[in-house]
Parts: sequence; structure tokens; C-alpha cells
Amino acid sequence: MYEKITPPAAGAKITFKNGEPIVPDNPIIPFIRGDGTGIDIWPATQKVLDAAVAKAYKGQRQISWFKVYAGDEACDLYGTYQYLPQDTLTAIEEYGVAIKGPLTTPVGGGIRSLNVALRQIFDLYACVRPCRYYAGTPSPHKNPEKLDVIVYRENTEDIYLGIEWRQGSEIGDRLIKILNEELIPATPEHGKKRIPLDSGIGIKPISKTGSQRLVRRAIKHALLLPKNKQQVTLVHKGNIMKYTEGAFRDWGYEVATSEFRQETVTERESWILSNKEKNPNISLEENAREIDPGFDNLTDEKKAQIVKEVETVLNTIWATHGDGKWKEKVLVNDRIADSIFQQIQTRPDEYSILATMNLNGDYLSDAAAAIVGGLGMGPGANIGDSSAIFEATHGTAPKHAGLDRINPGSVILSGVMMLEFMGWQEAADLIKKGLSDAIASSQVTYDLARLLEPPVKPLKCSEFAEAIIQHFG
Ligand SMILES: NC(=O)C1=CN([C@@H]2O[C@H](COP(=O)(O)OP(=O)(O)OC[C@H]3O[C@@H](n4cnc5c(N)ncnc54)[C@H](OP(=O)(O)O)[C@@H]3O)[C@@H](O)[C@H]2O)C=CC1
Ligand SMILES: O=C(O)CCC(=O)C(=O)O
Ligand SMILES: [Mg+2]
Repeated sequence: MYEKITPPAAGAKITFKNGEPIVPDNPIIPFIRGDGTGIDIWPATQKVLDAAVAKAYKGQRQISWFKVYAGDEACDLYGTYQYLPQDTLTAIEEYGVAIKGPLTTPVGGGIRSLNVALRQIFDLYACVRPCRYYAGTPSPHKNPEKLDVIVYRENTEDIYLGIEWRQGSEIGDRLIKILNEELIPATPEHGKKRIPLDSGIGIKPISKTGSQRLVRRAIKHALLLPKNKQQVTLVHKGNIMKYTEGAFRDWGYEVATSEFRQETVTERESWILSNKEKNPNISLEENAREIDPGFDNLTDEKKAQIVKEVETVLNTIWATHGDGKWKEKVLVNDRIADSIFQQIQTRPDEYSILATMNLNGDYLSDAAAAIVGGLGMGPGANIGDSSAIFEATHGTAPKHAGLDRINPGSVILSGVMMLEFMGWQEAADLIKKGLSDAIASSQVTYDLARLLEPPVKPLKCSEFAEAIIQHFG
């Protein structure tokens, strides 16, 4: 079955039923060490995860690690350009849950991202990246503790599908010609627009299926959060990209108001309902004016549309959501992408789950991680219906590779997410406690040490892992 690797002799498979993992006490878990700083981070992570499981379950439970290869390490073992060997894919498919360090992707040319390939091959459609603050972590922000968000990033499509043509390539030029001479002129709304002839061309597909399964998962997650965090914000640039990002927003609302009608309220619905609660005799038109400040300047047709919207909301959900009942539901709202980057800084405590497409989610998860202490504190999970791969938000940070200095916190916290996904909460809690207490006592790696006032001597990557274990208690 495998060409160059052998699964551990002891251990059993994690299987999936209805999207949920069924976990034996001795699961075999494939891991990819990763390129660059993976060489430092992975051993630190494995040590912490093993120590937590041993302490929490006293030998009743244990992970059987299965080393699999990707990136530079894979080329060393399997040969030139063997960046993602079949052995690795077979192992992840077989064992269902895996964890990985970062893998290098060259800019401009060369191989396409192995990280993205893994997400697409296993249809890991939800990239879940929580950004929360651990007390004592230095941050460039005054109140980093106010940010507690989970970026829910669609993980398989958008421009990450990687369908693009280089400037000057034969097919790229043909495509531009067809677009300029046939398809754009056949679309009146595009008027006289033309694509510059010396363009590279990339395709941005955003599907209804892909958008809705992501939002569905985000809403289900929101339902498990404490009441004050039960909110999903659809993040999009739908004012500009109307039929991709704008459609994502509309499809998201459609999932909320059809599949989760009893559990959700949209922001506009909440305004309509609360206007009526404040003034039970408010007319439909007055209610419409309140929810749309520019109402009086709209065309009659637009005004009629908004009045109709108010009427429909009151007719369909007043009984189930009115009289304040909507306050108990998951609030679904939307924000334009550029605005959310300032909102998480200026109004961090107003947000919870940020559901968005691939590129926005990539940018947003680095930005949110920076607020709570940087990329050393940004964990993540790529989740599908029949497998999951856990990995940090950051990349290979090559200038720090092999120096035993990088912060392993984000891969360790990705391991915590993996333990929680497996239902091994006791081990996950031990690590969160150990990490919190280590940071609170200023035992931190260089990235956090440099921001602390007064400065402290940084721990090495391996020493930070030891400090976490010491603080298990
Ligand atoms: N999922 C994956 O495997 C990903 C892979 N990549 C790939 O990684 C490579 C390098 O990308 P690059 O743009 O440099 O981004 P990186 O995220 O690798 O690093 C950028 C900077 O972020 C900080 N940083 C990153 N990781 C940590 C950490 N664990 N602890 C503390 N600080 C950290 C460092 O800042 P400072 O030096 O200021 O301390 C580092 O120089 C590229 O090939 C890219 O494609 C990128 C993202 C995700
Ligand atoms: O795959 C890569 O090299 C980069 C991916 C990335 O930045 C991410 O997933 O956050
Ligand atoms: Mg990224």
C-alpha cells in the first residue's frame, strides 16, 4: 500500500460518521513536519501534545504518530519534484485526521501551493482560524483582549483554485480575444470595457454550494458558542464583485433564513422587529424609513421594495422572533471586506464568527492574529466532512528556520484544536492552561519577548515547549 513509509504497528483509525469523527483511544495520526521553521516547531509541538495526553489520560489514551512527507523533506526521500507523494495522500485519506507544519510555495512561478492542494484534494472546505487573546501576551493594540473572533474561510475555491494564465501565453491571449471580441460585447452591462491585451488572467469562481456549506458550518458553530458570541458576519467585497462576493453574501443569508429560520435573525430583520417593539403602531413606511436612512431619496420602486421587505419580515417572523425573542437567536449580518479590517481594530468586541471567501479569509486571519500577539499565536484547522488537517495560520518563516527560536504556539494551539475536534478536551485544557501560565509569567519566545515592557530574555522554541509542560500543574 505504501512505497516508502510504514504506519505504526500499534493504533487504530479515526473514522467519520455524518461529518463527526469517531476516535479510538489510540488513534494513528499522520503528521507532516513542514519546511523552514517546521524543523523547530514540530518536535516542540509533538512533545507538548504527548505530554498533555499522557498526563490527562494516564496511559488510557495515546496518539500513535505516523510520519508522512511533503515539501522539501519529501523530495529528499522520494526524489526531485516529489513534493506531495502518493504515500502521504493515502495515509491522510486512510487515517482521516492529520496535522502539519508549514510548506513553502514559490512566488510567481514554480509549484503551486501544497497547502492549498491538500485542502482541495481532501475537500477541507472550512478553514477555521480562531484569534483570541492569552493574558500577558504583548500586543500592538491597547485592548487586544476585546478581540475574540473565529475566521471561517472558504477553503477550496475563489482564486485559490489556481486557474490562471500567464501574460503572453497562447491560451491566455486567446481567452482575452474571445472575451474582448465576443463575450464582453454580448454583455450590455460591460459597455465598452476591454481587457488590456498584455494582461495575465485569473479566474475567481465562487459557487453557491461552496459558499453555503461554509456558512452552514459557521452557523452551526455559532450555535455552540456562549449567547453573547452567537453571531456570524458574512465578509465580502460584494459592492465591487457583485456576482461572486455579492452572491456569497446573498447565499449566506439564504442559508440562514431558510435552513436555520428558527435559530437566526438577520441584522435588518432585527432592526425591523425592534422598531415595532419600540412603537407597536409604527407604519410599514415609517419602519422602512428607519432601517434605510436614505429612504426619502430613493425611487418609488425602491421605496416600495423596502416597504414590502418590512411587511414580509413582520408577517413571517414576528410571531417567532418578535417581542425581543430575536435577541436569543444567532445574529447574521454582513460587512464589506475593507471595512471589517478597521472594524476588528476599532470595534473588536462587536464580532464573533467572520465567514468569508478564500482570499479575504487569508488576509483577515493574519491581520486578526497580529492583534492578539502575532503569527506565533494563530492556530487553524482545515475541516471537511470526512477528514481534517490542522495547521497554523503562518508560513515557513524561513529566516528563523533551524535556529530553535521561533514561537511554536500556533502549531501547538492547532494541536489543541485537533484534540478538541477528537473530543479529548482534558488534554486540550491542560495545554491551554500551560500556555496561558507560561505567557503570564513572561516565559515567551523572541516574538513576544521583544514587545514586552520591560524586555525579557526570550526562551528558545524548545524551552517554550518545556515551559508549557511545566505549567500543566
Ligand atoms: N499553511 C502554510 O503552510 C503556509 C505557508 N506559507 C508559505 O510560507 C513561506 C513564507 O511566507 P512568509 O510570507 O514569509 O510568511 P510567514 O508567515 O512564514 O512569516 C512571516 C513573518 O511572520 C512572523 N512569523 C511567522 N511564523 C511565526 C511564528 N511561528 N512565531 C513568530 N513569528 C512568526 C515572522 O515575523 P518576524 O520575522 O518579524 O518575527 C516571519 O518572518 C512562503 O513560501 C509561503 O507561501 C505562508 C502561509 C501559510
Ligand atoms: O500555501 C501557501 O503557501 C500560503 C497559504 C496561506 O497563506 C494560508 O493558507 O494562509
Ligand atoms: Mg495566509
